[in-house]
Amino acid sequence: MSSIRIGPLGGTLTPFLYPPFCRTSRRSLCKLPFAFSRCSSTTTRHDESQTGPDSSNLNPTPDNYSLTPFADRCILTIEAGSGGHGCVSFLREKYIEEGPPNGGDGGSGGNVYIQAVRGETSLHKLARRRLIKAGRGRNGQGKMKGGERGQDVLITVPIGTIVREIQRRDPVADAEWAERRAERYGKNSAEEQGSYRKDKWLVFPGTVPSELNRMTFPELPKSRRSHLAALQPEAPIYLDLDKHMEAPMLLAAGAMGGIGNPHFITSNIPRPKMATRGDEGMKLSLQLELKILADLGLVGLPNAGKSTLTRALTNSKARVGNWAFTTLQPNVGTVVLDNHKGRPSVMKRGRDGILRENFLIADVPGLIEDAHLDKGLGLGFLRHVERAAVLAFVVDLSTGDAIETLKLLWREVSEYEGLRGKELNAETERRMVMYRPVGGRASQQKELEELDQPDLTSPQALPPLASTPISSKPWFVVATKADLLNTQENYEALRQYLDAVNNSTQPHPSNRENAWRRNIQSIPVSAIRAEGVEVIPQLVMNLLEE
Ligand SMILES: Nc1nc2c(ncn2[C@@H]2O[C@H](COP(=O)(O)OP(=O)(O)OP(=O)(O)O)[C@@H](O)[C@H]2O)c(=O)[nH]1
Ligand SMILES: [Mg+2]
Repeated sequence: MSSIRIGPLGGTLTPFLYPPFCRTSRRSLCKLPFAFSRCSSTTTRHDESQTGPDSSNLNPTPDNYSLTPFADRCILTIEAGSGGHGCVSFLREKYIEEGPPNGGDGGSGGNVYIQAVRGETSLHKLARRRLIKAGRGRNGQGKMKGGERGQDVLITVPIGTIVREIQRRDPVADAEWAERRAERYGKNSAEEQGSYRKDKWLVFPGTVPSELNRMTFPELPKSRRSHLAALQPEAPIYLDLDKHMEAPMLLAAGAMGGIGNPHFITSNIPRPKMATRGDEGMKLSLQLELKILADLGLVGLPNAGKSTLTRALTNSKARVGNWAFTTLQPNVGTVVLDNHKGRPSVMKRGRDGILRENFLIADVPGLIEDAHLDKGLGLGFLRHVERAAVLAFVVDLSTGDAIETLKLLWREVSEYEGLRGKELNAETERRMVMYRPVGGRASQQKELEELDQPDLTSPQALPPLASTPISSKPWFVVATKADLLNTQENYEALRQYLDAVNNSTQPHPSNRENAWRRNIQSIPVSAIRAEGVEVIPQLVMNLLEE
């Protein structure tokens, strides 16, 4: 036994799992920095006399789990509110035969806001709604009463949501485009001053067509944008909402309302009988994608024991079953770093400089070989792991060679990373194309494109798409099912392999240069008995500081 080297973690763990490995007495464990009384409300200590698994929480029946509705992608159409129409009205009072115009302006449409908040965990509610519309502005009224503003809508999304624009229809941009075209090529007959356009003008109720033909209309007022529009994100929208937002962010500003008839008074026409209609609201198709921002992501083959480990560390009710693909959607658990004595036993500054009292674990469906070719379920869910700060490779010691399993997992993760790199390049190229309003005659389109040319070269550099390579994230191995017979050699081989990787005598399992290899730990645990798992929170907190 003296030939077996006990690592800093091994010393604390092996006594319950592999008694002959280590002769460290239980009493001395308490002095070690990793000794925990309890790491979460659900982690239960077991009497050494107790050998059977805890069947209540960590070895539940397959129907003992809670499943919350979950969606991590959705396509959403949002519509800013249209403006209310202006009003055509005249003062009516006793002894005033022909009162002056007093029609109010229409109210502007409601805005659409977005906010990433704590507490939201899924996009399923938005996925069901599909279309979200802000309220329309109310029409103006007589006595110079302006219309009420339309109701705003707020879309709340989970932290970690990425918002991408797929399509937009911006009536004001289209109108501006038409104005620019008119400046260059002259107006077409419909836009000439003096003609009636049903889509733009409102006339006094009861105006008969013959009267309408005789009426001269003033020049159509230039299209206006609400001053809030300046706060809209630049097109095409790409937002990475990776932090809790104290205030909502404007996505689409409501359209402006039409203007009332007093605006059209001229010396020739003292009582104008027209007002303008409100503008139509902007429409945006957005793709929302949730990448759970957990601190620890679990990567493992199906049936490795990831969900049991999550249960052992957190209060989550992840489904556990002795078959592959028990977990079909990600589970997020919170590890509470509290020893229930009023003071957290682990409290460290996280990456964002905030003192941490808990951290999040993402348990995702298992990966299988060739997952990067979209086999199994795992690939679609790897993006949740991709953004985790620390990775835990969960390896089942009781089935197969643990080293081979670890290499296979890394192979799949690296392949996924390669695919992601290509996707990001395509994304950057896509973002170079600026939005241009649709419409206009095809023959003029090309020349107008030239007109637009200066806009194409954006003066500001595009913000880089942030993505830390998975291989440069800190990681460790959780060797599970260490309570089963004949797992000892497998674990020992794994530990020696990781030592060799640490010393650079073995290549990193990802085969990537600059991969993270600073003291990679392997932790033997029996998640089903909650043994050995208590060192994981401290280790994760240490790695989070890296
Ligand atoms: N003996 C023993 N069995 C375990 C341990 N951890 C998990 N198991 C069992 O292994 C089986 C699979 O566990 P899960 O936690 O569902 O595995 P998973 O990795 O989440 O599986 P998928 O969700 O299918 O990817 C269950 O029958 C567990 O009871 C352990 O430490 N010791
Ligand atoms: Mg599972």
